[in-house]
Amino acid sequence: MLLHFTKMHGLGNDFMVIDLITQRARLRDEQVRQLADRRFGVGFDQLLVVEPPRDPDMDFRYRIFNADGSEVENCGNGARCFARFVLDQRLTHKREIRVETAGGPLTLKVNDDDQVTVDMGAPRFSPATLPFDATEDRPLHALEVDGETYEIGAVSMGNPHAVLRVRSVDSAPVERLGPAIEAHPRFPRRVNVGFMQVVSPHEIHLRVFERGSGETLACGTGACAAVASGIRQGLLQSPVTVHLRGGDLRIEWPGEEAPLMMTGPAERVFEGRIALA
Ligand SMILES: N[C@H](CCC[C@H](N)C(=O)O)C(=O)O
Repeated sequence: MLLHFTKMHGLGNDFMVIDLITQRARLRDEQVRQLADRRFGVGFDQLLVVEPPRDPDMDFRYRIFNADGSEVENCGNGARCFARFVLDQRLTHKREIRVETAGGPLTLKVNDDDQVTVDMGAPRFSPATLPFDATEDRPLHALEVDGETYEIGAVSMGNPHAVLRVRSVDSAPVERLGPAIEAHPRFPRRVNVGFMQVVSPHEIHLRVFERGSGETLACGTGACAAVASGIRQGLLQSPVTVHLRGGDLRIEWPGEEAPLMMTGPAERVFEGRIALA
């Protein structure tokens, strides 16, 4: 069978988006990995799947699969592309869209300037929400990696994030520390690893080594997690501009249990059809 898809990106974090409302397909992990391959497949950081909601109060179910085939709880850049996709495909006419994810509900709002604002819900810091093996909830945790001790912020945006403050993102040891922390035994479901350089209370640079996909040009939930951790440590104040390799996101969070809002672009690149092996 031929599967129709749209290739999209949010600041260079790229996605294959498929609608399983007007199409039918069951994707096995191995098929996702093959589709993710940038030479033998379509090539993407994540696969985004549009399904009918299970909760009647929601408009859609939003499922996310990393390039390694793992299904995950949330994808911030993907959420903005999801909103653009369901409007372009006329699966809805709403410009404020409620979606259910494995990490909890999101509200996606397509603005007049075509930027998309996502209500990401409140960041959570309790280690159990990541999950992260730690005895208490604190702004910074000591983590031993290859004989060195690092201080990390632990944040859940539905998906797990470890945030490391660095002097410069350009010289940050992303290739070495990213994989080592992603697979650290204290993160039973692995973890996304953010490297944050604080420029001012309202501005950071960020690189993210993503769980299941490696370093990406941008990570929406990573930007949210870095800002939430920075605000909690008293380093940052809302709103914060996050400079990622692929471009900028605006993050607003008043703190505590208030929802965190992320605003940024969503681009369509091409449409295609592919025969599923
Ligand atoms: N790699 C992430 C999922 C994609 C997150 C990222 N692409 C974003 O924009 O939030 C995880 O395993 O939790």
